[in-house]
Amino acid sequence: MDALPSTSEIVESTEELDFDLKISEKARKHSVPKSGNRYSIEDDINRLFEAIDNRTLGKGLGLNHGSSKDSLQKKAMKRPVRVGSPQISGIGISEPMSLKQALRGLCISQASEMAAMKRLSRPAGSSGASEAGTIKRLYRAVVVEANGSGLPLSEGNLVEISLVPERITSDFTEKMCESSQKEKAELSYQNAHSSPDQVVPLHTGRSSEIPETEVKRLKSADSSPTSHTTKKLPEVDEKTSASIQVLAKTPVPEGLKNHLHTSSLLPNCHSGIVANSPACGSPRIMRPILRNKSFVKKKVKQDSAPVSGISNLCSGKPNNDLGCSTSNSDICEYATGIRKEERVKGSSASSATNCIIECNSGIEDTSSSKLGSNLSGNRTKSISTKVDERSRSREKGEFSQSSKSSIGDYSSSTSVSEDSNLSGSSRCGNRPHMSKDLRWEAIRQVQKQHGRLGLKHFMLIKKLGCGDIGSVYLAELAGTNCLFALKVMDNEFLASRKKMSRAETEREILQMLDHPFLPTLYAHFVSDRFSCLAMEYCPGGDLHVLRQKQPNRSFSEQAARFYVAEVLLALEYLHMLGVVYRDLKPENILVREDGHIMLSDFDLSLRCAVNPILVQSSRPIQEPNKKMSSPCSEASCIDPFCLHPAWQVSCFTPRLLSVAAKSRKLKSDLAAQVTPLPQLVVEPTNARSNSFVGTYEYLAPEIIKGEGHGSAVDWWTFGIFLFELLYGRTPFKGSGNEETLSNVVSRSLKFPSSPVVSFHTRDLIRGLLIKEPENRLGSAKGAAEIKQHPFFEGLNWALIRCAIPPEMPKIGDAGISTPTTFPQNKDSTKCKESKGTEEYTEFEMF
Ligand SMILES: Nc1ncnc2c1ncn2[C@@H]1O[C@H](COP(=O)(O)OP(=O)(O)OP(=O)(O)O)[C@@H](O)[C@H]1O
Repeated sequence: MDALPSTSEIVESTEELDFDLKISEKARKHSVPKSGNRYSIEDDINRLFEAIDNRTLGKGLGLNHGSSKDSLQKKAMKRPVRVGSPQISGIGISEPMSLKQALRGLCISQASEMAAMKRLSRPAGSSGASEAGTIKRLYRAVVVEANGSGLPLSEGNLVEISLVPERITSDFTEKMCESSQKEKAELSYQNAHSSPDQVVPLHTGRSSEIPETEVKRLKSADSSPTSHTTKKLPEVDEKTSASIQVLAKTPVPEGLKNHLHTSSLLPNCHSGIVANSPACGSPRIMRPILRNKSFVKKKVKQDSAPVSGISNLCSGKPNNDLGCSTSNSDICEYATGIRKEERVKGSSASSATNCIIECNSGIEDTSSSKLGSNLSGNRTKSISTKVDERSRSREKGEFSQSSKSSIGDYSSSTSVSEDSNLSGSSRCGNRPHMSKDLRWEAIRQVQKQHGRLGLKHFMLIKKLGCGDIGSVYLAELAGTNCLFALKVMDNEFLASRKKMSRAETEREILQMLDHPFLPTLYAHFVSDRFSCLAMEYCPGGDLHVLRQKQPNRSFSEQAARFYVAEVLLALEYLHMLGVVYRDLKPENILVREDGHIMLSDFDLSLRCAVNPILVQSSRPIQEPNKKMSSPCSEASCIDPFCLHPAWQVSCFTPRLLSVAAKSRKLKSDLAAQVTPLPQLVVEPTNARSNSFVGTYEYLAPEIIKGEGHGSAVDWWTFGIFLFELLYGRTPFKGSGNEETLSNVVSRSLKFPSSPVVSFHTRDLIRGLLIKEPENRLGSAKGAAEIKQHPFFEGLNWALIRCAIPPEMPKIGDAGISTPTTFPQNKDSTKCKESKGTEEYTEFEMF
């Protein structure tokens, strides 16, 4: 029985099923063994092949009914490509083979499996298999899985792996779905699209996509900026179900375990893990969000009563629960602060006065259509704008503000009727890096004493700033000497502006975080009137202010490298949790007391699915273009590998490594080049949103064009951020917002001639500012890809938080950064006396 090559394929052809069955039946009848004979696998195979051969031969001879040509063509299309001659089958071998060979191979592999099972069932030690051997086999299994999927093991092949037992998955799903039901009316999830050509899902876990409403958008970048057609601004679901797909047996890296653990403790479906069940996601309306990055400088009155030591404010009055100090009057500005945008609504947003553009639901159609025409004339002018003045601590005596506003109105609001003290201390156990922090205990004590935490337990010291959804105060937990950044949001305001969901998004994300470069949320509580977040206080101001203090208003390459490296780690962590940050800019990067950074402000972030994938690379890891240079004494050296003596960062490997360590490193580098290990990528690379969200100068082209965006937008903003730190301005800034948008979409990147920036730095920026997101550095493998860029050569990522920062903020006695501005409410004298009967009495004044 010589099976013709073309007849031995298994073809999915339902049309011929009946015929096949008949033939098979016939063949079976013909091949019924004579009595007394026993069936063997070999016999079965032969019979089966006879049947198939009969069928195909029949077709070939024109005995088949219908047109055999068509069906053969069809078969040819469906069948795997065959190259070369058939050969012996084996698991993991993708070469073509005859069915008979395949079945024989299967028998062989089954036999070897059985033998392996037997070996495994032997007492330990008898097999002689080492642990290393087991690991090797596991590794091979993963690789075989990849290959068995039909994809060659080449660069870019992705294998989705399982992390935790399925049993746990279902538990989580159940719990999360249960809690998500409560929010069903508000929440929705966005499906993350998978790319079958790149990812081989061993387990799929993404929730189904919520259809997005049609949106008007700016036209494709390919066309002239002046010919963009009008597209409607999107009204889309912002949250996507997080679905780190979980299944058993694959070892989980320690760090990842923590991330997953953190995620898994989230209270609802969109909390970063497993939301596969349709029950977990119900659509939530999300309005388009647009921010403008601008800065309005406003003189503020110096605080007549200088802020003395925090301890002075609380010492001697430990039982002052109401904490109505002079600072309480400042909170009166809270309402006026966030309502300033109303006063300036309609103001034109010029690039000189950085404004915030906000398109709320009420003006959505108008704004979107006008936005659509933005690049073809006066497109952005048509967007309903709100210039939002913000209070932000700035340089000496001046209160420089960064205006950022956004459209994030949700169709429903939450009404809260009583204080609910949540999250805080009960969660400290989930935050290993801050678990020793005294503030947890302080909160616990207050809770123990008073039942629950409320505003009355905080003494407001000064207003730190005012955002789009609330104001942030430096506050002391009365009687504890513990400082917090207390974000206070007016529930009514949030509801009326449909910003409740943005506030929720921020809270949910903050609840997940446990990272040195991200804020810790100690507690959140809600009253009839206010929602409050008690966060870690960051006393060093923000990077925008710090940059302005630098010579030429820009950072050196070394300093920039430090800041962007820390930001990169923060973004990487966020992506692992299924959070696309979307609003990176120097204003959102706060400087800690120790000079390290803290990424803040998550109300515009996108929650999405993240599936860990294993990327198999057949190529050796790319060798850096340039070797590390030896330390250089030139103060003006711009070589990023140069470790200038003044730049004493102990965590940068070249300085730390001994000769032996260096040789070890070299060996491991070489080994990595020979046999690169598969790389675990936990990035929401497939997340998609159509929201128009961000800050003008930082908007990625795909956001402007409305093509749908994912985590790659963070790498675009990362490029803009690095550019701004180095050159003191953003690369596509135009004379107005519309020009800025047009530049982002169509103008090529140009580097200013001054200051001189090294090749590697410019190369990194170039890679990050590739306009097509799919080609952008980081879009496939996320932060890991960026970390490998020569710009970061020599950086010890694991120890960067031990590095000495380029600059230490000047902190006053009380831990308050100097210069201290203390915005006094003019009407502070009118503040009512706190009655002390209600937790939030002091806030009734406005
Ligand atoms: N943990 C913190 N420590 C110190 N200052 C903070 C902290 N969090 C926020 N701030 C300051 O408070 C101000 C308001 O912050 P907030 O996050 O509410 O608004 P925003 O960043 O201006 O943007 P958004 O409109 O998205 O709310 C910011 O200018 C920031 O500098």
